[in-house]
Amino acid sequence: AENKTYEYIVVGSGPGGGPIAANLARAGHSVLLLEAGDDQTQNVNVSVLANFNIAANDEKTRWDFFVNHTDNDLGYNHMVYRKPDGGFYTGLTPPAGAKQLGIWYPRTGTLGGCAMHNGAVVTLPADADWDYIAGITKDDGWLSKNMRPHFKRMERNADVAVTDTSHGFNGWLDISLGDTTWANSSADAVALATKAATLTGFSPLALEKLMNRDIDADVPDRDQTLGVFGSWSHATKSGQRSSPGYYVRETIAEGKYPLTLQPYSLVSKVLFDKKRHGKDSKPKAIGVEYHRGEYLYSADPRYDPSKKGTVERAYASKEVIIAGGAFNSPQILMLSGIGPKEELKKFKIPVLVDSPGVGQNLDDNYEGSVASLAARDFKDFTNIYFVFLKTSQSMGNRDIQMWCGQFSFEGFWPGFPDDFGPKQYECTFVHMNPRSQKGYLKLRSADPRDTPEINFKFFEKNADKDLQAMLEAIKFGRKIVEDAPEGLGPFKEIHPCTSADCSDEETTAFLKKQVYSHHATSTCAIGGDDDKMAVLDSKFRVRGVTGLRVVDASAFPRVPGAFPVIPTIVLSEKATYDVLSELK
Ligand SMILES: Cc1cc2nc3c(=O)[nH]c(=O)nc-3n(C[C@H](O)[C@H](O)[C@H](O)COP(=O)(O)OP(=O)(O)OC[C@H]3O[C@@H](n4cnc5c(N)ncnc54)[C@H](O)[C@@H]3O)c2cc1C
Repeated sequence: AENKTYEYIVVGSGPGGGPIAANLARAGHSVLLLEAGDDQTQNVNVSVLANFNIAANDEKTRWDFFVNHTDNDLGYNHMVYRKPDGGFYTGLTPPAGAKQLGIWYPRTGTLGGCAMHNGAVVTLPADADWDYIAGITKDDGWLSKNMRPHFKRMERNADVAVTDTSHGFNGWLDISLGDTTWANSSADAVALATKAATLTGFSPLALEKLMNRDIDADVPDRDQTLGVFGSWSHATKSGQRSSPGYYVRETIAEGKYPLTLQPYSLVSKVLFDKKRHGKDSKPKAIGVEYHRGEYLYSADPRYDPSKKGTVERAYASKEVIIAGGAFNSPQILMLSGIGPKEELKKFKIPVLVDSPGVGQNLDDNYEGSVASLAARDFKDFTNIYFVFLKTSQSMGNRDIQMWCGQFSFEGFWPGFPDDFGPKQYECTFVHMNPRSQKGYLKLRSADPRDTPEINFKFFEKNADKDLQAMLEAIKFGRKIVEDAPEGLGPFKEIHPCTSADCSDEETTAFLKKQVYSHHATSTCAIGGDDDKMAVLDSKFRVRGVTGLRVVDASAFPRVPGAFPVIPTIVLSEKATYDVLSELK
C-alpha cells in the first residue's frame, strides 16, 4: 500500500471499521483497510465462541490496557502489578518490588477487533438511545425506526420465523439463540431460573417460552419488557463466532471487490492538505502515516520497545475513516493535531483543530455481580439466561440486564476468570444508562506506540442513583438463590458479602469499590452544532476538517443499551449509508 492512493482508507477492522470497509468495497470503491494486528480468524480460541474467555487472554489477539476507575483505586480486588520477574500479580498484597499498572481493561489488536474475543452477547439498545442522538443532532436518520433497517440489512438471524419483520435473514452477521431446551429438563439450575421468572411476575410454567422470546423484537413495549430471556449471540447455531473479521475475510476471498487489508500497520496520524481553497475551506484529510511491523503497540504483550517498524504513507482520494475503537481513535486524532489545545501543546503536537471533546466524555456501563456456592455440586451444566429488570432508579426504561448461571465472572484481570468449582452460581449484571461517570483519556506522549492515560471517573456525580440501581440488582440476584430446593441450598455468598446478614451499606460500599466495565464508548462523540464538546457531526464527520470521519464506539454520545457490539455494527452500517448517499 505504500504511497498508493485508494478512494477510502479505513483504520481499524473492528465492529466500527470492518463493516464499512467491506461495504464500501462491495459498493465498488477501492478501500485500504489498515489494521494494527493480524488475521486470527482461524484461531480456535477465537472462532469457537465457547472459548471467549481464553480468547480474551490469548496473547495472539489481546491488547492490555491498564486504566483507573477513580482517582484512588486502592482496595480494588483485582488491581494488577508488574512483578520484578516480569509477570503479573493481581490482588491486594503485591510482592516487594512490584509496580502498580492499574486495572486491566482487555481490548484486541486483531482483524475484527473486540468482536473476536467478546462474549458476543446480542441486545439492541433501547429505542430511546437512538432517539437521543436524533434529538441532540436534529438528524432524523438516528431515530430508532430509521436505525432498524441498518440492523436488518446486516443480520442473518437463525431462530426467528423468516416472516418476522423485526429481523434480517440475508445479511453477513449470524445471530442465533443458544440452547434453551434445558429449561424443560431436570437440571438443578432450572429451579433458580424459574425463581427469576416468578420474581419478575411470570408463571413458573412459562420458563421455556420466556427463554425463547425474541430479545430484539421491534415491538412498542420492548424497552419495558422484563423477565427471563435466552442468550442470543453473534454466532452460528453450531457455536462458530460470526464477526466483522469474518465479513472482511469473506469479502476479500470472493475476489471481486477492491478491498485491500494490510495487517501489522499501526496508524500514527492523518495527513492533511492544509492549503486553503477558498475563504471557508478547511484542511482536507488526504491519507495516513503508519508504522509497519509486528506488535508495535505497547499494549501488545509481544511488544518490543526497540522496534519501531518502518514509517509509510498511503493516500485517500475521497476519505479517511478512523475506527480504532474508543481508546485508539481519540489517540489517533490527537496525534494528528485534533484535540484539546492544551493537551496537544504538552507534547508539542501542532494544533490543527482545537477540539476540546476529543478523549473526554468517556462512558461505559457499570457491571457487578453476586456469586454464591450451592450446598452441593450442581448435577447438570446448563446454559446461561438473561433477566431484564427495572429498578427504582430507572430513567424510564428497564435499566439492568443480568445473566445468571453456573459460572464465575467478577471483572477482568490477566488470566481471568476465577473458577469456584461445581457449586458456583452467579448473577452478573450490566447497569444501563449510567449517569455518574465523567471519564477521560489523555495522551501520555507523542509516541504512537504508547497507550493513553485512561480514567473512567466512576461515581463522580449522582453516584447514589447508580449505586441504588445496582444494589437492587444484587438483591434480586440474592433472591434467586434464596429458598433453593433442599439439598442444593442453602447457598453461601462469596461476594459482595460473606456474612449472612450483609447490610445495604456494606453491599453498596462493595459496589462502589469493586464494580468494573468493558463497554467503553464516547471519546469522539457525535453532538449538535452548538455543542463545543461534539467532535463529530451527525454524519460522523470530524468537525473542523473535511474528508475525515470516525466510525466506531467512540462516536456514541453516551453508551448505548447494555451491550455495544451490535449498536456499533449498526452504526457502521449507517455510516456506510451516509457515505454512499453523499456520493449521489
Ligand atoms: C472482553 C470483552 C468482552 C465484550 N463482550 C461483549 C459482548 O458480549 N457484547 C457486546 O455487545 N459487546 C461486548 N464487548 C464490547 C464490544 O466488543 C466493543 O464495544 C466493540 O468491539 C467496539 O468496536 P470498535 O470498532 O469501536 O472497537 P474495537 O473492537 O476495539 O476495534 C478497533 C480495531 O482497531 C484496531 N486499531 C486500533 N488502533 C489502531 C491503529 N492505530 N492503527 C491500526 N489499527 C488500529 C484494533 O486492532 C482493532 O482491531 C466486549 C468487549 C470486551 C473487551
